[in-house]
Amino acid sequence: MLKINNVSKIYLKGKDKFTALQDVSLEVEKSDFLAVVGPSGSGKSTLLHLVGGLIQPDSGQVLFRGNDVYKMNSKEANRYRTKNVGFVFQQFHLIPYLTVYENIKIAETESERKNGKIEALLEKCALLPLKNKYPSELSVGEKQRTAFVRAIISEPEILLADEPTGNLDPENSKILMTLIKEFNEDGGTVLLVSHEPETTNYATKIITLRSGKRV
Ligand SMILES: Nc1ncnc2c1ncn2[C@@H]1O[C@H](COP(=O)(O)OP(=O)(O)OP(=O)(O)O)[C@@H](O)[C@H]1O
Repeated sequence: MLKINNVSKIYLKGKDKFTALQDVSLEVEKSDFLAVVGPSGSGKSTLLHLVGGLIQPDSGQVLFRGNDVYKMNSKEANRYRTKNVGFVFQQFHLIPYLTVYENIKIAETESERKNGKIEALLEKCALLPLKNKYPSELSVGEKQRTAFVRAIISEPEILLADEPTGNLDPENSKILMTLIKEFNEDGGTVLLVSHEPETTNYATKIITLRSGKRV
């Protein structure tokens, strides 16, 4: 479903060039739960952002169902990012002046507006009683579960999770990882970046990056 062919990404740091990813190739099947591991600075987040259509590679291709994500026109690329891909980040990135419900509502696409799925997902994630609260009134576990619901509300095919348990205690990590695993078992593809060995236990495949290269 996803094919990453020889992608490289170079960042400019002042006058210096820094190669964050070098010639990385990877194939991801629909049923995969892929964990990307490696030392800090090895290019894991960069790889996830490339898959999510967020940063352009300097060379190589990211193919989703055979279509190059970086050759799509802006309408198609926008659709790919909003409809096919969901993101969960370590820092939640919730909008502080919107409630739990509103944070999720704005991520719904036209087609989902009719089926009233938000309430069911809030219930599943033990968030329903908190639906009118603001992010500042939530625990970190609740914030991350809100971010998770927001990521999957539009039924994306791929969930990209970048250190999603980085700020969570072991109990909340387990709850979140179980939800992510269920998303995978229900047919969603997961790409997870993590430092924590317990979270990679949920994966069906693991790849390692070191200094921007796949090892
Ligand atoms: N926007 C940027 N501009 C310049 N350099 C960057 C930028 N983003 C990342 N880098 C550099 O590219 C390298 C890879 O970064 P990346 O965030 O992909 O690594 P990572 O493996 O996810 O690291 P960590 O585990 O610490 O989050 C790092 O050395 C980082 O400093």
